[in-house]
Amino acid sequence: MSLPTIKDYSLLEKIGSGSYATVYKAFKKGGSKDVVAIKSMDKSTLSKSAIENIITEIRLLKILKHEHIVEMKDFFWDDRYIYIVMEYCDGGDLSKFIKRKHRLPENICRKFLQQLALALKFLRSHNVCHMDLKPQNLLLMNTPKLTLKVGDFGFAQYLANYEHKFAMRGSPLYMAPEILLDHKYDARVDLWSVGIIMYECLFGKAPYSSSSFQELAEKIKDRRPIELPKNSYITPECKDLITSLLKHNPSERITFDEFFAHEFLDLVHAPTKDNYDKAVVLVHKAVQLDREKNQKEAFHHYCDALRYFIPLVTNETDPQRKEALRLRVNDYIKRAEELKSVYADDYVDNTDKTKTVPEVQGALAKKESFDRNSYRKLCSLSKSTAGMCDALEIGEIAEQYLSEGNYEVALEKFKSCLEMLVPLLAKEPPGHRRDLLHKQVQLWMKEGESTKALLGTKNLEPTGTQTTSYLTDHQCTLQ
Ligand SMILES: Nc1ncnc2c1ncn2[C@@H]1O[C@H](COP(=O)(O)OP(=O)(O)OP(=O)(O)O)[C@@H](O)[C@H]1O
Repeated sequence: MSLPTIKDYSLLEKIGSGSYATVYKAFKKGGSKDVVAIKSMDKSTLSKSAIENIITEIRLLKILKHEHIVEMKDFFWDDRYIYIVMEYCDGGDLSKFIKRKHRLPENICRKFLQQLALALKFLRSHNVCHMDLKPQNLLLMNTPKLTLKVGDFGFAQYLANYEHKFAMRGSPLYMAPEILLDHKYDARVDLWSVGIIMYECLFGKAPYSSSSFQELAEKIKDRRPIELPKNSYITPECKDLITSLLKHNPSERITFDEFFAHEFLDLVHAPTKDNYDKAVVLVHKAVQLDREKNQKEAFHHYCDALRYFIPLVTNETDPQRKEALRLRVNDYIKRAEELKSVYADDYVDNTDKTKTVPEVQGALAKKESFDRNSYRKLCSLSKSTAGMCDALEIGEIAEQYLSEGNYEVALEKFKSCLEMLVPLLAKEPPGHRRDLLHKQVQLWMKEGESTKALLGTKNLEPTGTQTTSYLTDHQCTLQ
């Protein structure tokens, strides 16, 4: 298919098209050759309201500059088309990302929600309501690292917190029920859509997925309570957030301030550039206090810094930078542990500050990495053997808990999956599947052991009341 001509730009390919636009990948002729996305809209096919939407989008994108909002670089028009030149997002959109992965682990879901929440916080500070939040409008950048950006402000409008509007806007599957039922709504409609997006991330499809609009409208009209799929496990914080977002009655729904402060998001410690700067300031202060022999204050400063550093380590995708940061953070942990043991006897402050040290250790101790490719291969080979698939899935869940620092549950899950896998391995005849299974069992035993050791270090804490079931019955040797 031939591509149209756009003055000053070389078009590379068509990326996609929506209800009133086509989007192309392009670069500016004679310029830096930076790739951009150009949204082109045929003026002859546009209704009055579509033109209004475009004007809104242009006006908003021009002033809304934020790390998690797709940047508008330019806009212009000719006889037939209006063009918006935007930064190009090389990772597709969130909808395609979820489809490829089927569903997202909680830690990835948290990362995307944090970034979405940062964008929404910024939008709220400008009294802007997006009105059409859905995975297709959340674009992803792969480079330099996986980043989410809110795009498509075609339906957005200025709405102060409790100002009401009456027109129908948005996509039905993600649309807050009050828009459809009462035709009256305020900015909280965006929070409902966030809840639906979160549901789709965690469980692979939107809760009201239907084969026709009629069916969808029925489900919304019935105000059918949204149930989380059975046999799926999410942490209590995650469950609390999703159920608070998905309240049909907007006055029962979580408020923006509560959303931004929610413990699942832990936005305060999100891995942002600002938080990196904060962590560095805190750690410098810790070193200074340490030098001045103010051990207690130094310890607290190390812990505060580590709370910012851990999401930064987890989030870093460049292997070299990750390793450098990991080593640096490891030193701070060691020093914090030493300081803690010096004054542990007098230590009475039982706040969650003390959790930081083992939490960070866990994330860093996980050097032996979970090889997703061989895990997948093993899963595809395991279908013929009863119980193997289920056991592997439990192991994957354990991985997820481990990466989130939920060691107690991770250990329980490692224990259950090994209980099933070790006997299966004993019976497995030699061959490729046995090799893969052997490798997987070995890795999970190691991870189970280090999780166990890590839980042991929690006894360093003055409270020392951790109840843990250990992996003792799995100290078996592998043949
Ligand atoms: N800045 C961008 N970088 C990369 N891809 C983009 C960019 N903007 C849009 N796209 C892609 O182009 C496609 C069309 O986008 P567009 O905003 O026109 O429509 P839509 O959001 O899919 O549909 P609708 O406007 O009907 O809601 C989408 O699939 C999106 O993934």
